[in-house]
Amino acid sequence: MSTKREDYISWDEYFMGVAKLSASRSKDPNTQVGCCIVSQDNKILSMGYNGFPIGCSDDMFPWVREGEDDLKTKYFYTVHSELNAILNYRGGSLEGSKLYVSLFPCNECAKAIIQSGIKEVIYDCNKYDGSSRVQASMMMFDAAGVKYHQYQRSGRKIEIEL
Ligand SMILES: O=c1ccn([C@H]2C[C@H](O)[C@@H](COP(=O)(O)O)O2)c(=O)[nH]1
Ligand SMILES: [Zn+2]
Repeated sequence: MSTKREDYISWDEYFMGVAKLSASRSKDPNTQVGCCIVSQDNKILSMGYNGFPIGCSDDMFPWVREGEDDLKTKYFYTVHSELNAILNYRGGSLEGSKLYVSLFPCNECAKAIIQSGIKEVIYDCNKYDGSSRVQASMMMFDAAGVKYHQYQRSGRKIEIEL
């Protein structure tokens, strides 16, 4: 008789969980984004979170959203989680893979997702829904045949002692 555990997490919970855990590495005080790229046969290929490029110190570059001088805001410097995950991949092609992300991708990430051959996006929150960036992402995904849908939260809470 089987003695298999029955309360193990689903694939979707696993990959969105990894994306959210990755987000907790972000130093962005306002929005932490995490991403997990997965092959068609459910192998994790890459992960990423939003942060500054290598060599650009988290303590020297700005994390603020607004300022009189654009150069003193984070937007010029942040590498988005999706792009970091794509660039972190060292295995060759991402063709046909799926991307789990905690925030709906912006238009710049959408372009990188499409060009790298990712075919499906599963996102959690879409707090900028209706913005031009998000609309542009959706238009490009639709045109390029990249499927996207919101992650269906299970309500499961996982506590990890570290
Ligand atoms: O596709 C995306 C869009 C945004 N991000 C990152 C970039 C920034 O660090 C934050 C957004 O900051 P706000 O203060 O909410 O404007 O999210 C990303 O990683 N991927
Ligand atoms: Zn982006």
